[in-house]
Amino acid sequence: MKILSAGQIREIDAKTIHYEGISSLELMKHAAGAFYDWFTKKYTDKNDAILILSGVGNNGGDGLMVARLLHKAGYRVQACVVEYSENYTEDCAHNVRRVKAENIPFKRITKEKEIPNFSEYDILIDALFGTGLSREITGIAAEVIKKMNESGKTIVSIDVPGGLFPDKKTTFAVEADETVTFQIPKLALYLPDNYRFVGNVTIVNIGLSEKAIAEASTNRYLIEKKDIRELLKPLSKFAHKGTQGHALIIGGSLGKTGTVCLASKAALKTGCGLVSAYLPKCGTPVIQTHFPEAMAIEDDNSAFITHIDYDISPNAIGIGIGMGKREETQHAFYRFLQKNALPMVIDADGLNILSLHPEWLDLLPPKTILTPHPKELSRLIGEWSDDYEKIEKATAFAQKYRLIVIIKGAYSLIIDSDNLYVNDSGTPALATAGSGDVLTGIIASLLAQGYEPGHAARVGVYLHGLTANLTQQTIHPRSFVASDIIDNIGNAYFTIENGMIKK
Ligand SMILES: NC(=O)C1=CN([C@@H]2O[C@H](COP(=O)(O)OP(=O)(O)OC[C@H]3O[C@@H](n4cnc5c(N)ncnc54)[C@H](O)[C@@H]3O)[C@@H](O)[C@H]2O)[C@@H](O)CC1
Ligand SMILES: Nc1ncnc2c1ncn2[C@@H]1O[C@H](COP(=O)(O)OP(=O)(O)O)[C@@H](O)[C@H]1O
Ligand SMILES: [K+]
Repeated sequence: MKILSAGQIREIDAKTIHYEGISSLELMKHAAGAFYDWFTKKYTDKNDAILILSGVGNNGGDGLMVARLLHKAGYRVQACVVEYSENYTEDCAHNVRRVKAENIPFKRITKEKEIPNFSEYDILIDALFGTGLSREITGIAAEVIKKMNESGKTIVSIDVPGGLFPDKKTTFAVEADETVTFQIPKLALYLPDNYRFVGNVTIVNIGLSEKAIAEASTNRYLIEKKDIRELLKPLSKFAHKGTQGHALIIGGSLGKTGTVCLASKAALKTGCGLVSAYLPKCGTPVIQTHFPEAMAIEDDNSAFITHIDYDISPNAIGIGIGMGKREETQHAFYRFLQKNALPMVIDADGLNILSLHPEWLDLLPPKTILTPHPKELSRLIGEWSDDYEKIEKATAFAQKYRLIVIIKGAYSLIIDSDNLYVNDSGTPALATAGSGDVLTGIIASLLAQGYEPGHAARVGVYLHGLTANLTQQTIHPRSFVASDIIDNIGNAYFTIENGMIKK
């Protein structure tokens, strides 16, 4: 799904009105209706006292229309307009008149003492500003937002939290628990710096013109299940282990050989035909006891890797996990990079070693996949002042070395040449030891199966996250462990292929 800028969204709104031959008020009706449907499914108690805080633009118009729908359905609603400007849009002014005509409790707020006492309400709906925000918020709107954020009440934002800039850094905005956004994802909703403003994000369809959306050009996308379904390779009836690819996982050191077990098992469970693990001697009994399907290749050293030599012919490599950064291991890694031309995913200590020797980055085959979490990323590209700068620097880095960079997080970001993909599968259950090792194994497996690296990155990250969504009801997020990801890779494939189990 395309991620678009505020300007592009405005254009799509206008084109929808033109192409579909509907009025802007009708489009607002669709938007308010979509929000209402979502809201009434989630908040079913009609005794909840709901305060709707609208602005004077079309986002405010949405809020007032929502007030009318909720009132009609029997909810206890108080509507307000925070009059930060006298320039009401036509559709907002229309809805103010309708709210009054329908005898819905209504209030204008122009100064601080007119701000209602939020403690009398259960839910605050924020319709103050949407994608039309053009500058920092001051005056009465800022007072209202400050009080909303201090209220401790559940806040639900319409389209975007009031004050959130869709395309640049935000420092002050409504701190919502839920944001229900209209059809087009906005990048700001998925950035870690903005989580305190955005809360959980839900996208609802409002019937924007598909033609208008198709005409908008972008290089930013939110990954959807159907995109991944299209990327999956079919499994041939005549498949045998020799056709399904051979992944080699290289890593481990004394006390950290579990990482290689996890990645190797994840690789096999993701569908490659063979998995070998290269580890120091101490790891062999561990992997052979716990994961007999893998073949083990031993380093000469018992506690850490000192050279990476093998006489097998894998199709792809996953390297770096649990490997440590000892001098001998660094040299072994360097010599390995000098001769390796296979598709590769590098994680953890592999990344840390590269940040100690940035000149080695030139040795990586094009489209090598790096999977840093934010700390590892900062070692590679330096610090950043905000998420936008992080993306800019990571993109420049990825392009310079022709790499694919996966910035891991609650929403992982995949940078592949000019393109940015946002992944929203996954839950906080994944914040558990070994979760990243499993991702390395999944991606190495996909590479070994012949997936183009950009596809392997997207399919891998999506599959990995989906395992957590699928087990939300059966495994408490606190007790979900990395092995649970591995155990559910098959279910994730089922879900993607059949759409049988809803995410
Ligand atoms: N026909 C349409 O264009 C549709 C628009 N929709 C809604 O309309 C929203 C966009 O509406 P608008 O473009 O009217 O703008 P907003 O309602 O987001 O903002 C209101 C107006 O406030 C002014 N403003 C911006 N920043 C300000 C600041 N810091 N202090 C004071 N005033 C400021 C601007 O003139 C802006 O137009 C979307 O987010 C969505 O909720 C939906 O109803 C779908 C249809
Ligand atoms: N809150 C979260 N929501 C969704 N995914 C998450 C969350 N926290 C972590 N993850 C995912 O879990 C994995 C953690 O990887 P990493 O930080 O390398 O962990 P480890 O070093 O323990 O293996 C990443 O793929 C990341 O995207
Ligand atoms: K809003």
